[in-house]
Amino acid sequence: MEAAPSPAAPHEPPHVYTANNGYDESVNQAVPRSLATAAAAEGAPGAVDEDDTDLDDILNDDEDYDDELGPDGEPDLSRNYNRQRLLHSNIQKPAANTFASVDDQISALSKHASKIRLDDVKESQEREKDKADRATSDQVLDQRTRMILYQIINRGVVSEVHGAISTGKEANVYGAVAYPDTDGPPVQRAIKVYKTAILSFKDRERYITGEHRFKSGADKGNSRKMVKLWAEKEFRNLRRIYAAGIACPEPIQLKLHVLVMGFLGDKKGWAYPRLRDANLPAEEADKIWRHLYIQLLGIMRRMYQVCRLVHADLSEYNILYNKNQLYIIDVSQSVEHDHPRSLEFLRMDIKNTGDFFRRQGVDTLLDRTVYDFITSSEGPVEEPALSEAIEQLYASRSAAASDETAVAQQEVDNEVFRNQYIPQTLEQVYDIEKEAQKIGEGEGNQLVYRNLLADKVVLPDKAGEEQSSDSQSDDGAALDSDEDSDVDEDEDDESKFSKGPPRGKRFEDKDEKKQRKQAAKEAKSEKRKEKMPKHLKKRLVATSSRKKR
Ligand SMILES: Nc1ncnc2c1ncn2[C@@H]1O[C@H](COP(=O)(O)OP(=O)(O)OP(=O)(O)O)[C@@H](O)[C@H]1O
Ligand SMILES: [Mg+2]
Repeated sequence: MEAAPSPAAPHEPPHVYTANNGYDESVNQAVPRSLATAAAAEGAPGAVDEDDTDLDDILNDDEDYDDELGPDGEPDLSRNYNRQRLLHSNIQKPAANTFASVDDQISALSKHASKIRLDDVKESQEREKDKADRATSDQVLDQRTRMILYQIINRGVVSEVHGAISTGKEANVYGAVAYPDTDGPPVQRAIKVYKTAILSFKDRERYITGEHRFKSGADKGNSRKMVKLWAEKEFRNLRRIYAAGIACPEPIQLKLHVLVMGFLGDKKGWAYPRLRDANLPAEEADKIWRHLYIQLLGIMRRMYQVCRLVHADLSEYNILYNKNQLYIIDVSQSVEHDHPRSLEFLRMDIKNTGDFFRRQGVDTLLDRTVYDFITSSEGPVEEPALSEAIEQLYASRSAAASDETAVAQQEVDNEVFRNQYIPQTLEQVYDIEKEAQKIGEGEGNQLVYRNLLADKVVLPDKAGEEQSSDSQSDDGAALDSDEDSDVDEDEDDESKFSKGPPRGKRFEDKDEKKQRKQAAKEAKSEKRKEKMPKHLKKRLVATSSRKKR
């Protein structure tokens, strides 16, 4: 029997976080995790349940990923124009290509077979022993993946593919090298190959559901499509992050479930360590950890404000480290900032990274403070202003922050924040008027989602006449003689002459007046129910439920 549920229970996220496995849907999980893992472990990259021989989509060059966006993620008009021109021109494709049979193409590409040397593994990438062992069996490539790699080699994107840098549940990452045509030095690349073992992808659905970039949704019946979608998502997200100048692998090419990216490592092909494995010089460690913590908060804010993304699996496992610099990787599950659960994911990212840095002895900021820093629409989005803003947050913390009670209080605050319900849009706000009023009265700081509301709520003093009569009633100024003083007076109106000359004495007059006052009273109580004008509220809700980029 479980312990009594906490008051926050209904709001607790329905998933748990496992390091390097992302967020596990621990409730209502369709496939038991053990089963999913077992099935996935059996699967070679790109293999398992599909017909290996169907190679049309690989050989067909037109199927290449193209979202018609430029490298910055915005529509690339000139490129699209040129493509259209080509489509409508009479230029024919080379006849040789048109008539080449699938077999011919395969045998032509197969000449590159010797350039894939998966046994060429860099030892001691500081991986755990069992992972290294598994690597050998996991490195068997299925025919589809092999053909894609041949094609990538054929185009000169890479010249050789080497052993795995990492073998995981959902993807293997291989080292590769491109020898440039000219005399330049060889360039290292990384190739991430997603596995099409469908089971391991099932619990990823929550990242796609609600993601407007994937409106057509994931076709759960087709694992190949699913995996292609994940690779595509990673590619797109990488492009956006890379374009924003955040340190991450350069997205280079995508073909179905195979993604070629820049290599994060040295010239010899040694990958940078994960942050978890970073080896900092002991004498400077404290200083560097703090510097990295601040750097990461800046990256998270920039990612949110500029890329409009939440990483959603951020931890010491998905950050690489080299020379005081952090590199963000593994962004296939990253979601748009207006994804229904993005703020929940953001809060988890803050917790996981904060926990890690605390373990390194860094004096971290409150989760809540970090959350506000990242989501606030006001403030810098570039270094060095980002770091300066964070230093200011430290400075403005109460001076007593280091004593024991303050530390305990900090833990309590973090715990409360982690269990708080975070509405994502104003539609989810329980009582909009009440919350808007709080902001108006300067209590907005208490709201976890104040940054969602802040720029949209019309403060009472700026509001139109409709609201001003209400908001002024508190301080007694500018009372409307008939409306605001009538709460308990209507039986005795003759005595209230101080406000004006006596009005008509005739019986009908009195009746009339009573009616008028009654109507006014009703109107007023109606108005109270709707402090915020409907049209305003409507607009408010509409803008927050789908913030345009
Ligand atoms: N561009 C890169 N350059 C160098 N190393 C990389 C690069 N991308 C990934 N790696 C290495 O591969 C590892 C796994 O990459 P990533 O985190 O993207 O895969 P993953 O989705 O976590 O795979 P899985 O969940 O199946 O383990 C990383 O920890 C990192 O060591
Ligand atoms: Mg990872």
